[in-house]
Amino acid sequence: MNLKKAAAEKAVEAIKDGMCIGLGTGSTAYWAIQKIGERVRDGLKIEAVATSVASEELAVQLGIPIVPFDNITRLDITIDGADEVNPELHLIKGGGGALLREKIVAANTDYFIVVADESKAVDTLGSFALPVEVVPFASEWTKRRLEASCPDVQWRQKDGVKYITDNGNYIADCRYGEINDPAALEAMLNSIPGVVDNGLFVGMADKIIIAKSDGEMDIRVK
Ligand SMILES: O=C(CO)[C@H](O)[C@H](O)COP(=O)(O)O
Repeated sequence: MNLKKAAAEKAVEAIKDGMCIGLGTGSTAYWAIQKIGERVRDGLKIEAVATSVASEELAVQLGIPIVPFDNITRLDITIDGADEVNPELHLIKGGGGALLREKIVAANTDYFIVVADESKAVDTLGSFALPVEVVPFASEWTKRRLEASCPDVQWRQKDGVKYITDNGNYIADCRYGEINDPAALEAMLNSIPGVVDNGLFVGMADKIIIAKSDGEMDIRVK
C-alpha cells in the first residue's frame, strides 16, 4: 500500500468548491496535488497557490488554477507533508528545501492539514536534521552562529555544490539530536542575523493524517 498516497487522498476530501488552497511540496504533497488535479478535471472549482516552483509546475500540468499570491488574502486549506511530527502536532519540515514558502503559506491558512506515512511520527523531534534557510551573504559567519548551539551543521549539497532554495538562499542542516523545546529553538534560530527561517513548525498544524501500514489512519487534531 502507498501510505503517502493514502494520507494525501484522505486530506483532499476536505476541499470543497470555492476554496482557495495551498499546495505543499514533496513526495506526499505530490499525491495530494495529483488528487486535486483529478477532482478539478471532474468539475471542482478552486484556486490555488503553491509552496515551490516544482509544485506549481505540477499543478499547472494537471490543470489546477494557480493564482498570484496578491490576488487572495487568505487560504482555506493547505495540505503539506512533513519530515517529523510529534504528539503535540509540532513538525520538522524542509527536507525538500521549501520550508520558507511552506511556513508563509501555512501561516496564512485557516486550516493546515499535514499528511505523512507512519515513518514520520516521532515522540521527540530531532532525529531528522533541522533545515535552516540562510542568506548567502556572509553565510559562513551565520553558520558559525548556528554551530554555537548545534554540534553538527552541514550545508545542504546538490550535485556537488551548495543547494539553492527557490528563494536563492542556502540550507544549513542542523543535527541537534532531541529537540525538547521546539518553540524556544525556533525563536532562537530566527533571532540569528542571516537566518531567514527554520523548519520547526510549532503549533501550526490543525490536523495531521498519518497513514499506517495496518490500513488504519492515525488522525490528530489540534
Ligand atoms: O517540508 C517538505 C519540503 O520542504 C516536505 O513536506 C517534507 O520534506 C516531506 O517530504 P516527503 O513528503 O517527500 O517525505
